[in-house]
Amino acid sequence: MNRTSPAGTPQADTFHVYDTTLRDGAQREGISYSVADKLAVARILDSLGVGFIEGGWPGALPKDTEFFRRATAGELDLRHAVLTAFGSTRRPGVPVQQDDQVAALLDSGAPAVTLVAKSDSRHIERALRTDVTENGAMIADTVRYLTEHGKRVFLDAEHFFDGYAHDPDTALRMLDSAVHAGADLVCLCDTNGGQLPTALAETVEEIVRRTGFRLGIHCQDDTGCAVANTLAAVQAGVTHVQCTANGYGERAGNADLFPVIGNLETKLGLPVLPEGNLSELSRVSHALAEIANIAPDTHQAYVGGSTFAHKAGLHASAIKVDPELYNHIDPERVGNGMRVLVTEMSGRASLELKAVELGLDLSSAPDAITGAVRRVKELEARGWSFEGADASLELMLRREMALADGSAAETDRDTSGEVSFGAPFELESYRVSLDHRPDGQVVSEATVKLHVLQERVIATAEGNGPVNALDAALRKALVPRLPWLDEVELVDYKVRILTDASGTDAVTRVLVESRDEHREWSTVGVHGNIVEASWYALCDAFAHKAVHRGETAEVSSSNTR
Ligand SMILES: CC(=O)SCCNC(=O)CCNC(=O)[C@H](O)C(C)(C)COP(=O)(O)OP(=O)(O)OC[C@H]1O[C@@H](n2cnc3c(N)ncnc32)[C@H](O)[C@@H]1OP(=O)(O)O
Ligand SMILES: CC(=O)C(=O)O
Repeated sequence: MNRTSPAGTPQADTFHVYDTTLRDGAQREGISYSVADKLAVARILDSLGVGFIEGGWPGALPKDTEFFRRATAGELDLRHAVLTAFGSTRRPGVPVQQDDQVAALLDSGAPAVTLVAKSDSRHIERALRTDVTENGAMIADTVRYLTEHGKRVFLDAEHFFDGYAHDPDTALRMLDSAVHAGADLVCLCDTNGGQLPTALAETVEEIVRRTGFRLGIHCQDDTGCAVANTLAAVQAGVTHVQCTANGYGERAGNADLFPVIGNLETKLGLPVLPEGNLSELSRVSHALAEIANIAPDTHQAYVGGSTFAHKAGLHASAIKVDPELYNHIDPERVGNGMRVLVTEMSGRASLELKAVELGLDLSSAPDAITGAVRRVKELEARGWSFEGADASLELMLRREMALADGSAAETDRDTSGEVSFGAPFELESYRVSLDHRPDGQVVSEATVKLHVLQERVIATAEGNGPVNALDAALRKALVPRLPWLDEVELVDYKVRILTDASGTDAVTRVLVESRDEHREWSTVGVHGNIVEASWYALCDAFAHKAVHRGETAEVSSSNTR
C-alpha cells in the first residue's frame, strides 16, 4: 500500500493530514481568533506542510466569511495546503440553489469544501426533524451542486459511530449518497468522542470491507482516546485524518495534530510532512499556542517542554550510557530536546549529566558529585526544589567542586546559607519594615549592611513590598561598586507555601527568575519566613550574575520550560 506522497510535494491526493484548528479548534471554550490570527495560523500550518486547512464556516460566522475573502484575495499564499471551507448540507425542503449557506460555501472561493451531515437516524429525525430519504437527498444534492461548480467535496458524517451502532443501514445510506454524488471521501466522525480504539477500528474495518469507499476519521477526545482512535482508524484503512493543533476543539477537544503526526511519521512510517519538516513540530505547536493565547501543555506528547525531561536517578544512569535507553525517539527528530532534572530523586548520574548541561566538568571530581547528591536530597527534604532553579543548583555544584579541590571551606555558604556561594559580597545584616501610612499607602523599607570589595556599606531603600525594598537596597549598596550588577533584571517571582501533613511546619519556597541581555536564570530560596526565603533566591540571582559576568554567549543556565 502506498499512501504517502513523495517527500516535499503536496500530499493532497494521497494520505491527507487535514487540519481543522480554525474551525473545530476555534470551538474550544476560551479561544477567539481574530481574522489576522486565522491568517497567521493558516500560514504556520502551511509551512509545517499539512495537506488541508479548514478555515472556518463562511456564511455562518462573519469573521470566517472575511477570512476566506482575505485568504483568497492574496493574503494567504499556500504552498502545501488546500484551503477548505466548512458548512452544512442544504436545509430540509430547501432547493440547494436557494440555500444561503451553500451559496456562502461557493462564494468563499475555497477550492475544497467539507460538508457536515447527519448519519445517525435519531439525529435526522429528532434534531433535523426530517426523514432519512430527505437527509440522503440533502447530502446528494449539495455534494453534486458543489462538485458541478468545481469544488472538491468531503463529507463529515456526524455521529457516524453511534449512528452505525444504532441503525447501520441508515448510516451506510448516508455515506453512499455522498460518494455516489461525487464526494472525494467520507469522513467518519466520532462526534460525541465516546469511542475506544479497538471497537472503533473494528467498525472502520467493517466499513472499508462493506463499501470500499475512501474514508477519513474525525475524533473528539471525550474518552481521552482521540489520538489513539485516529491511529487505530489509520491502521484499519482510513487515508484522511482530521486533527487540530494542540488538540483544541469542542468540549474535551480533538485529536491533537502533533502527536498524530509524530506517531504517523515515527511509528507507522508514513512520511506525511514534506521532508525535513518533522523537526518543526515543537516550534509550530508552541507558536500556535501563543496565537490561541493558551499556555503550552508542558507534558504534551512529542512536543511538550517536559516531555523529554528525566527526573528519576535510575533513568539518568541509563541515559548516561545511551540516551536511547530511556527515550522512545530522539527528541530532536520533532524539534524537542532532552533535559535531566536534579531533584531528591537524583543519583550521581543525574548530577553528572546536569553538570555537563550547565557547562561544568565534574569528571575528575567524584567527591563533588557525592557532596551535591547528598546536599540536594537534604535540602529537598526540607522543601527546596531545584528542578526549576538551575542557577541555584549550579552555585551548589560550584561550591562542592571548590570544597573538593580545597579552594573553599565548609564555612563558605551555599544557597541555603546567608549569602550564596559566589556572591560578590558578604552580609552583615538586613532589616525590613512595613509602614502603613496615614494616607493608606503601604510602603516597605529595607536596610542592608554589607561588605563589598573590603568596604562596609550601608544602604536603605523603599519598595512597594519587603522583597522589592530589599532588592532596591541591595542594588543601592552594590551597583556603585559593581556596576555590571545593574544589568540583572528580576522578571518573575513565585511563592509557594509548603505545609507538612500536620500543617504546623509551613515553610515558604520562593522562585525568582532573572535575566540580563544574554541569558535567563532561575533561583530558589526556602525558609519559614518569606522575606528570608526571598533573600536567598535574590542572593543566588546576583551570585549567578557574578559567576557568569562577562559572558555573552546565549547559554542559559535557567530551566528552559
Ligand atoms: C459537529 C460540529 O461541530 S459541526 C460544526 C458546528 N459549528 C457551529 O455550529 C458553529 C457555527 N454555527 C452557527 O453560526 C449557527 O448555528 C448557524 C448559522 C449554522 C445556524 O444558526 P441558526 O439558523 O440560528 O440555527 P441554530 O443554530 O439554532 O440551529 C441549527 C440549525 O441547523 C440545522 N442543522 C443541523 N445540522 C444540519 C445539517 N447537517 N444540515 C442541515 N441543517 C442542519 C438544525 O436542525 C437547526 O435547524 P432549525 O433552526 O431549523 O432548528
Ligand atoms: C464534524 C465534527 O466536528 C464532528 O462531527 O465532531
